[in-house]
Amino acid sequence: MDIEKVNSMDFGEFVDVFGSVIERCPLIAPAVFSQRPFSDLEDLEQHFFAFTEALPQSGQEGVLRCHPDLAGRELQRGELSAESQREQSAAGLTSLGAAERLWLAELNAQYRARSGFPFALAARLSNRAAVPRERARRLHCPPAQELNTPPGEVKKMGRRRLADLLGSQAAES
Ligand SMILES: NC(=O)N[C@H]1NC(=O)NC1=O
Repeated sequence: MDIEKVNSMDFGEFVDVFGSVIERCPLIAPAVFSQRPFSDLEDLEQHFFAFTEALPQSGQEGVLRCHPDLAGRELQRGELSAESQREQSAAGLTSLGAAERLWLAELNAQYRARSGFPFALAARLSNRAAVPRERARRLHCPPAQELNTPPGEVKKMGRRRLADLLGSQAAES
């Protein structure tokens, strides 16, 4: 997809295509639409992240709360978005045994109780061994330090989702 195509989309099409760049945050694509025209695909990406990063702390926490737990209840119930299902599946989280699932659920609960929002990690860049390791590590990070990490993970997820939509290699880093 090229930038002319993106700039020619009407509101409905833009939101249909880009509404899931940031997991279950329906406001973000409509807000980015207002910032057309985009000079190129990188500019489009920048607008997504500039908007998200400019949110106040409460908004950034709200963005995190829109993310389903990794290997959590939504996965068990078949209620993940298509994107999240793909990401969690790529990390091997859809084929865990019962003991591993329970262990992760316990770590999820501990993290949420400590931070007030779900543990966020770009699952496509991880795997079923690294997810619990990373969660256990971040559970013990000083809260002030941990606050900086989740928005970066949301950005990694969003970059890859955008690259999938645009058919670009822009998100390899
Ligand atoms: N909690 C969390 O990070 N969820 C997610 N991560 C990811 O890669 N896809 C998600 O839905």
